[in-house]
Amino acid sequence: FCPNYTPRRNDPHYGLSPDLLSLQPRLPTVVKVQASSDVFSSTSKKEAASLANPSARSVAVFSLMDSLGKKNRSFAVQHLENDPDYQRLEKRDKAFARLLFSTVERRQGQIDKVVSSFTRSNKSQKIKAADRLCRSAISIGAAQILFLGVAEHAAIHDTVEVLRMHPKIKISKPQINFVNAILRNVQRKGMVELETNTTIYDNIEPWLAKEWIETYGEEKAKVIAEASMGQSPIFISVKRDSQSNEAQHEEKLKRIRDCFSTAGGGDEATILPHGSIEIPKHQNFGGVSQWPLYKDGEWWVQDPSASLPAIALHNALCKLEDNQQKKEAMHIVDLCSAPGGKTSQLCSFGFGKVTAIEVSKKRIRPLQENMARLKMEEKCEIVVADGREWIPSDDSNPVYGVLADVPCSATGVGSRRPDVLRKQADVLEELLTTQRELAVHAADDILAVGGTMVYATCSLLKQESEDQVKWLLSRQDGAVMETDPIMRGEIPGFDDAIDENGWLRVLPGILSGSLKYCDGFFVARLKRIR
Ligand SMILES: C[S@@+](CC[C@H](N)C(=O)[O-])C[C@H]1O[C@@H](n2cnc3c(N)ncnc32)[C@H](O)[C@@H]1O
Repeated sequence: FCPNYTPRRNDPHYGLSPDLLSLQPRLPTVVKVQASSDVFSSTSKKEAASLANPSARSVAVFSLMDSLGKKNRSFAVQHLENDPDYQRLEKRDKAFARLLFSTVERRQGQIDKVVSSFTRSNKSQKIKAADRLCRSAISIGAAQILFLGVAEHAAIHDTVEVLRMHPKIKISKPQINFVNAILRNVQRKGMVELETNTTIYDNIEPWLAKEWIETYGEEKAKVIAEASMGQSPIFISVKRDSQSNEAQHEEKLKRIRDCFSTAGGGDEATILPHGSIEIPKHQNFGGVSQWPLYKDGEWWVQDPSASLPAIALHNALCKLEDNQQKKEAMHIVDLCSAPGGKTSQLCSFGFGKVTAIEVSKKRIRPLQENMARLKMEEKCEIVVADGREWIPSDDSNPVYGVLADVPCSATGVGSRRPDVLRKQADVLEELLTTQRELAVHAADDILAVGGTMVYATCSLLKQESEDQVKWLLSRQDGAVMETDPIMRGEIPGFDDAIDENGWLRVLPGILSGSLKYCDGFFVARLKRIR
């Protein structure tokens, strides 16, 4: 995940800000599949209610209205973030505005279904700004009633009042009465409607839901869908000091954990068995750049499952090190590298040289900034190039490790990017071709015989993941590859994600403890044997 956690447009790993994360509740331990509103615990409902205030509401409503008018509203919460009024809000109000906005974004399908049961639709009508404003107020009001348990007065009255506050759009009395009447209906009968006539899948594109059900079965698919509606906690990966051994790194992890716990007023940060640190959700440190030791470049934000590909590669190359080459001399290629979470890990592991390839000039900048903040510039050669064409120039130092974290549908990160759950199926075709071309080029033209390639996606679709690796292994021309299976106990906490092929298939909502809420990921480790 993005090391400095700065929101960026078109970033498939785009994350919600910590302001929101500090408010967003986690899913309950036992996920209630049908009663979607139960996703929010009663404590969080109280919290949401106590934080409510009209200025946060008006910002959320106006910004939602604005985003409805945009042609490309893929990740609508970006409109909120870019809204100058939002920037001016106090930290807590900002968090509440985001909570409102992102709840609508995640639950729009269910909200629309409940609301439409109380309205007569008139789809042919051209939507005017005033209608969009009313529609936004209804969605924001309904989200408070259906999913956030905000008290009636605040959810209805204060939201309706927002309609009168718009500086440019004049709303008529009948329109105000209409919004008020709909929200009163939602208050009276909405929960029953929600529970009897909607399902979690109303928020997800039908083709995607169908894929999940076909691949993972009804039960798991529902758990995945529920987990995708919640918000994952924040995790960080900690930089290894050069020359430090495991014991010294563990000491460092404890120091950093304690820093976060102290700064968070006793709310404990937790070191996970594989090495990530979970940051307690209620800590209110402000933006990530204000968090302890950020400026010292000691850590970067990274989901635990996003850290797996580099760990798997490192483990394999440590074995190789014993036999053939010293780690400090090894040349590793990160083929699709921005914004740089995995590049940071590879540099931190102490490989001799890490070449980070990235095709997007725009995404190179955050990668460079991250490397500079983490003081890893010297270790890392950043190259703007197409990973399907780049070849190493130095024959004297063959590449023994390639990480191919290929561009994908990002359907495993729905909890951070609700828009990925609304992608159309036709985005897949081009991605599938690019993934194959990247994997083939990495295997045939970059990786040395005896070296290891890790193929990874943050996708829940087997077409982009398992099927691609099966295809790569079955090729008759080009490099001959075989699976180097991930072993039980190799990456603590992830044994249950190892499939029958020795590949990692992490599903949101399935693992235990803190890992329950991590992103969906796929990781296959392959060795070039000829
Ligand atoms: C899943 S993201 C990589 C995330 C990154 N590994 C990390 O951990 O932060 C995929 C990246 O591949 C880049 N990309 C897409 N097509 C590419 C290509 N042909 N060559 C190199 N990079 C490509 C995208 O711009 C995107 O930054």
